[in-house]
Amino acid sequence: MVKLVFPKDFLWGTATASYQIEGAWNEDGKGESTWDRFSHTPGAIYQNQNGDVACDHYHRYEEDVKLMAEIGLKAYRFSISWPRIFPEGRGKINPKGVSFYERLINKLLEKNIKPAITLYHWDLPQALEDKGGWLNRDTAKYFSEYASFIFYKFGDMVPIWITLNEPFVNAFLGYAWGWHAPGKKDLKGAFVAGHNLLLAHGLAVQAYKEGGYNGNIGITINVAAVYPYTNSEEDLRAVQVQDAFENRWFIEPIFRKKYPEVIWKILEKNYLSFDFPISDFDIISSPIDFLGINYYTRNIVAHDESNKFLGLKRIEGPNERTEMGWEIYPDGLYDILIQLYRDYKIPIYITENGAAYNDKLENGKVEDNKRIEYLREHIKRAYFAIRDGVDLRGYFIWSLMDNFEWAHGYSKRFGIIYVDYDTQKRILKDSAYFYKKVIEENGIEE
Ligand SMILES: OC[C@H]1NNC[C@@H](O)[C@@H]1O
Repeated sequence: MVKLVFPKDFLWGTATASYQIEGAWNEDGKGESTWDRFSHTPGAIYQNQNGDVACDHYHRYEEDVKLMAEIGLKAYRFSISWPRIFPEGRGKINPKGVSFYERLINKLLEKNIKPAITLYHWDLPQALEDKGGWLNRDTAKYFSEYASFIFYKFGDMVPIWITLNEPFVNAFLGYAWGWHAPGKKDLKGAFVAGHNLLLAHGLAVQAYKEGGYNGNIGITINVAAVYPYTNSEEDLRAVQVQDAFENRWFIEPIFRKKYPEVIWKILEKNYLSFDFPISDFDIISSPIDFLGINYYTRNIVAHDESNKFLGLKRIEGPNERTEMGWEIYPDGLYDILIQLYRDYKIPIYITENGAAYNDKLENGKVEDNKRIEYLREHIKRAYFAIRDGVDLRGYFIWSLMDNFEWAHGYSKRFGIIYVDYDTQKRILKDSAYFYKKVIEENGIEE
């Protein structure tokens, strides 16, 4: 068997997010977040579950860092809960919140695990949502104040910074389709929210660079490789539209100082275009050090004029799917890495990749062979992308542990560590031991 060996400093990690694992939703001075409010809304979440306790990581972080060290992680991506720092979004600081993250970061550094911090993974302070949230341009300014404080506190300890996680998901699932917090349903509002998220990103990057910190800062974008259902002209155009909407809408302003033309024209045609100072693009395009991508699956699209917005429909792929119903398509990771690096020539991290399966704890073990297969095939594609010229710096499995999967509650398990929510016991799944070996050998069998 050929061994595929990764570059010497390749960063092997796992990822989580504050609302999905911390719990302690209203403890030690933390303010309410939009996800606290949304998950407390009857009917919003599977079986009305919520993140009040989640994986109780707020109290169990030392044990969890020990497990990360046991697996041999080189890095750990987590997010800071903005309202745990600024309960009202700005102004009064919560010292116990600051102390929690200081203790977590120090524990990671003690174990030689590089912290990779996401400043915002959707849990906006509810107090800011009450003032319009991401529909209010001022929220971008408040975000840069929050970011500046975090950089001031931890900027010299943390080498990797991610401003936002998946602005597309936050803007469209939260403000257009109502599936995520704050549960609004206004397509034009979603584009405005998306713009203010990008403005927030740019202001935070400027604050980081002005602070003279010696780490790297970037953004994390959810991407799905897109393929045509047939090779007809119409389906090929549908690929362009879908790629521009879901993959490039939040990338092009950063690297090209404009929104993808094909989508902007659709907005104008549907009276969805919105006004903003063109100088915003000077802020949004503040140079970043890397692009983070979250890859899970691909999209197959076909022309469909009954869709009055994008003029396309999604076609189910033929391959096996995970518990999320997402088709397993590892080649899509290779293809999207090649495309993005070709277009932007910027270092890339895979900041999330992983699979949900209906894991069963039996005799103290979890034999998650399907997840091992999923991870193996995607790690191989990451290797082939590096072999073919992509400056890929690292790979973070989603997720370190089973956690609150947003509207699905705890019904979807993504972790390489099993969480027994009744007892909060953690059990390493077989995939954790698989990943331990990948990290030890810095590679994988072909
Ligand atoms: O759906 C799995 C993951 N996708 N990216 C964002 C994370 O918060 C999700 O849990």
